[in-house]
Amino acid sequence: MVSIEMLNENQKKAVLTSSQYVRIIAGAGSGKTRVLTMRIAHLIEQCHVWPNKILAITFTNKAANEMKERIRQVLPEQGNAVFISTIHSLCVRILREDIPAMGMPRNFTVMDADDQRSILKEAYKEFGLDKQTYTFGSMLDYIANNKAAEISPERAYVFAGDLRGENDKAKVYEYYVNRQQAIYALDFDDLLLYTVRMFRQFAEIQAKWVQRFHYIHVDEFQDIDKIQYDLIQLLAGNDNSVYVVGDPDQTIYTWRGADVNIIMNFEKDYQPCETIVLNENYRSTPSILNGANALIHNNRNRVEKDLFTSRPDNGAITHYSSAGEEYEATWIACKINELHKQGQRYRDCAILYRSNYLSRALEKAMIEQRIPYVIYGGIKFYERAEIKDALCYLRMVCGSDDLALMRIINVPRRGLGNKTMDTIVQRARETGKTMYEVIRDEKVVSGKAQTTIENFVKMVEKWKNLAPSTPISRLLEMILLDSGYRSMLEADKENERLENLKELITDIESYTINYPDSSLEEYLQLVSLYGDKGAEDGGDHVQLMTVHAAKGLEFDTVFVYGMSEGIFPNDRAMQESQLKGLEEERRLAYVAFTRAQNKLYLTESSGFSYILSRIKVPSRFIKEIDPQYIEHIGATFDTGKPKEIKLHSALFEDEAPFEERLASKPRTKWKKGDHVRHAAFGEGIVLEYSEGMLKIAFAFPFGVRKIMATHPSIQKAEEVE
Ligand SMILES: Nc1ncnc2c1ncn2[C@@H]1O[C@H](COP(=O)(O)OP(=O)(O)OP(=O)(O)O)[C@@H](O)[C@H]1O
Repeated sequence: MVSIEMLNENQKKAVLTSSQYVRIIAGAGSGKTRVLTMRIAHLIEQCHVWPNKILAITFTNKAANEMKERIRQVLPEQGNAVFISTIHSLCVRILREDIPAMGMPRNFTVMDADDQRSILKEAYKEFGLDKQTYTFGSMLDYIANNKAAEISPERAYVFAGDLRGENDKAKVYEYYVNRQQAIYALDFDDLLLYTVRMFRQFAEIQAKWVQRFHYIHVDEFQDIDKIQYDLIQLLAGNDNSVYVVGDPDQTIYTWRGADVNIIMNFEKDYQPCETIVLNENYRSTPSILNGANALIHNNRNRVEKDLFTSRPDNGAITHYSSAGEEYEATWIACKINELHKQGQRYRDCAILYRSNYLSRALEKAMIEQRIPYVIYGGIKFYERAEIKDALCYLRMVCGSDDLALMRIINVPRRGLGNKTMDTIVQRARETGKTMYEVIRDEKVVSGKAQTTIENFVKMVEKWKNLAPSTPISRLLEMILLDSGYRSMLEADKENERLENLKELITDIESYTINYPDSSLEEYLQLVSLYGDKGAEDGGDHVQLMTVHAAKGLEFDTVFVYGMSEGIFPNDRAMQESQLKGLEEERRLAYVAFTRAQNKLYLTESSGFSYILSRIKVPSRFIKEIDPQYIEHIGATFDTGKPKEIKLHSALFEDEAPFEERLASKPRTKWKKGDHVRHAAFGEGIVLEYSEGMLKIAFAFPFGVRKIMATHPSIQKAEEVE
């Protein structure tokens, strides 16, 4: 068990301080969770504070559970009485007790995003509105903004005046609020709004809660937003102790309203305030930490706070540059296998990435290399709704099975009701045909529904006719356009889903490059295998997650995948404000790098990106790491130093599309026994060459692979020298 003697001087100060207002600026891995836990234990054991007078607010439920567990370990009896929760759970707790003052019953329902959308759907139906005109996202923003500004639906009508669009929105807002009241439901924003409003309106309720918690602790204070801070201030009253812990360098939620100035100005709001800086990092090796320090130094808007570590080094950060993202992912998978053979558990390895769509190539590589994995806090790529929809559309082109038809015939909404669908199912049963054959061959219903069905069939028949002469990726692009699927997502500003679809097109492109003669059926068969590889939680699995999800976690070995300009830093995040966006991206990279304890790998690949619509180049964040802390392996990197494979320097500079460069690669004469060098699989020997395809034996663990002879990742050994 950890005792106070095991803490460093500043950690001790942070635990023992008797100041009423305390701000802990805690660098990454500097032990803030340990300090918070010890501080709470100290208050109970040494200062004889009643445990139920102590409140600790964490950022996630997971962090709350971890802290509860740690406190229980130190104080098995009293630990349970400390109130440790997220800010939303705290609001639920407060409202369950006092919400009747606001005219709501105690047993109100907490709505999630799906519940919100259901109410909007009802409202749109009621008023004959269209999702294309008012997207759910924009409508929810409109509702949230009105609520935050305390604008009632009645006033929203006044503001709308004669403007028809604004009037429609006010109508939906009124409907939404009325429905919420009818079913006694609060959404996530309401939880904070109601609590803050209630404290402001009813001084006696606020006073009661000020009395409830005398010691308030807030973790991850750098990511707090205005209304959350309002609530903390209301709970603090004049006399309570407020103890906040955070790292301004790890602010990664400003896009969601987090305001780093709150932690910066805390000492002005609460005087006198004691600030303690924890800058000894216990997590990472010197190379990882110094590399991360060098990176974050490039942010102009920050408080200087260089972390140091006394840990022994374990070699430099490794940057691996690859010829294509499939190889980038394969390289990671092979590295993990190698580590596993040396005794490392899978769960000690984490692969972090900037955006969800990037998990696709990684998942594939994990499955191919038989590595168990879990996606932490997310859904596996081939199980995401838009990917399943797109694959079902492709299944309509070959096979047109009933399950595929049922899934997509009304996505986007075509207004075919249950009755029509029942009739089609019934006819299919009677005739022994598939549902698609029924709607293709027969007039099943009448009126508008029949016209819709005929248009749907026409569209599918067009794709079927074009399929034999059209590359699969083009076919999918056409399907997404013709069906209205793409515009549905665009209208809803579903950027992440659109990115996933572009990534699916990338997947198909690379599939057809690797297997030029294979068909759509074969592709669909292959991906159906990827879809259902389930992995239970809690076992020994490699952990895949976005950097945002990795906040607060640590792993022995961390791979940061997709370190290319435009991907990380992310182009979209920098659209609104170049400098602010870039600095937040850099903080995000800092969070990613500082998750690693012993080994950090940064990987990127060249080649054409469909998401970026350009050739990829390595991320500036790789170049910002001081050269003494990083080694570059794999394909070339533009540091001027020659690297293993010269070929890729040409790829970086060459702006021609990937396919053109593939075609223009000079023809090499191949024969059995030739020695080759592959960007990801290393050296190999040609076993067979036929019709443009090479069968090559690579060293373990890659084995025998079939690769297109003109692929840029492959070189004859003598061409490399
Ligand atoms: N005084 C100490 N001596 C030895 N190890 C320590 C000490 N303080 C913290 N650690 C260890 O350092 C690691 C990082 O601590 P912790 O997880 O509390 O960091 P953190 O400040 O919450 O990090 P981050 O903000 O990056 O998520 C943990 O493995 C913890 O056990």
